[in-house]
Amino acid sequence: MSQDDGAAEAEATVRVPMNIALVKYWGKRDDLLILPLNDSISLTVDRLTAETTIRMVPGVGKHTVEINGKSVELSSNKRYQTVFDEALRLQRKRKEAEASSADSNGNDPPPIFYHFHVTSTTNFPVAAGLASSAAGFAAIALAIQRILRLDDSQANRLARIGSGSACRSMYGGLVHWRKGEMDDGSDCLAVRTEAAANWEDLYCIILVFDDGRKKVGSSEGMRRSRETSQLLKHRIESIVPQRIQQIQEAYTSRNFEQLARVIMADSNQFHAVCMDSTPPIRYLNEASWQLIDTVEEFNIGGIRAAYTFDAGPNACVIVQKENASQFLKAVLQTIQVPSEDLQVIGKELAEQFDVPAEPTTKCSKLIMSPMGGGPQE
Ligand SMILES: Nc1ncnc2c1ncn2[C@@H]1O[C@H](COP(=O)(O)OP(=O)(O)OP(=O)(O)O)[C@@H](O)[C@H]1O
Ligand SMILES: C[C@@](O)(CCOP(=O)(O)OP(=O)(O)O)CC(=O)O
Repeated sequence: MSQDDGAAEAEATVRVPMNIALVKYWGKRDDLLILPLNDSISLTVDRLTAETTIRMVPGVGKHTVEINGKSVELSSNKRYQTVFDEALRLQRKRKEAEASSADSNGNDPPPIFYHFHVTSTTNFPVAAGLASSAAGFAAIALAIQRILRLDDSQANRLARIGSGSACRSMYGGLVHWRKGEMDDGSDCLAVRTEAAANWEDLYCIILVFDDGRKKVGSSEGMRRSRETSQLLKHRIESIVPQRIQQIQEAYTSRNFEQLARVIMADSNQFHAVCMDSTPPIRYLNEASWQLIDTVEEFNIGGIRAAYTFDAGPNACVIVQKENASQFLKAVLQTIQVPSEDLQVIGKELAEQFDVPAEPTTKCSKLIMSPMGGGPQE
């Protein structure tokens, strides 16, 4: 990586994982600045990553973004422009500060124009309810942070104005995104919690049931819930604060049962809020419900797995690594899993999985990943 010095070209490459919320973000108090109505808390899913290179080039020119070899039409996605504008504003601010300390006459520094070229590859489907935007915008923010030597709160803001949940992908460990109170968003930040070191044997098993684009995007869904759901109001005022605290306690004391209870309750409440919105929003499908039944049955006699679903039907099941094989065997009774994915996981767990005949539900991809590692150098 090279850093900017005056008007030189600069480049940085980073790899950033997506994250899954254990207590969900749903609803904005400011749509432009992407300020949430409630706090949320998450862990990164370390094997699902975006690897992004940004070149910052001096001179007037068009920004470009390419994801998995395809150019993105920037006029139809304003969020990239917002992020680049904010990055250049921060760059100008810093240059002005440097110049005013060097130039006692207080003369303005000459304006310098830049444009950005972003190239990103992801190892999982984009816009399929797998939080690709979180990994993608966090990677953009982190790469710009390296180039412009931004502080963590500036980089966090950049990620957030790209996609709210992206600000939670910037760190390892348990990450708490505080909603803040200020209108300018200055106290709206994601931070690594004080909960001890990362809980390293927490794994997540992702089951992809549908990798198509969802009918109701998160932004539209959030707007609908904010305008029409009474349950959302109750959730924000009376439910979320205590759940954030319970997750922190459970994570710090490695209490899987408490962690799992809160994760599942919060996922269920988020989907209940969607149903409570007008018109109602349905993200879960039959396969999602099959998976919920499997987890409930697996947990009879002791909670060893926790499901959570974002704005789509794909499941994320959190387990401790020692219970992953048993859980997968339970899944295989009713859900068909691609054999190549099972082989990969079987190798890692040193386990042979027998596939029973004719399960009724199909999953198109199964991925297992450690959690909470955050962006890697
Ligand atoms: N690697 C990436 N780099 C930059 N932008 C990305 C990247 N991956 C995804 N995006 C942006 O995020 C958008 C997808 O966001 P969207 O919220 O629709 O889906 P998702 O993040 O996969 O699902 P969800 O937010 O519901 O979990 C893409 O259209 C693209 O604009
Ligand atoms: C259900 C969620 O996944 C919603 C994520 O929403 P986004 O962060 O994708 O929304 P925007 O801020 O509009 O970009 C819950 C969560 O990740 O907390």
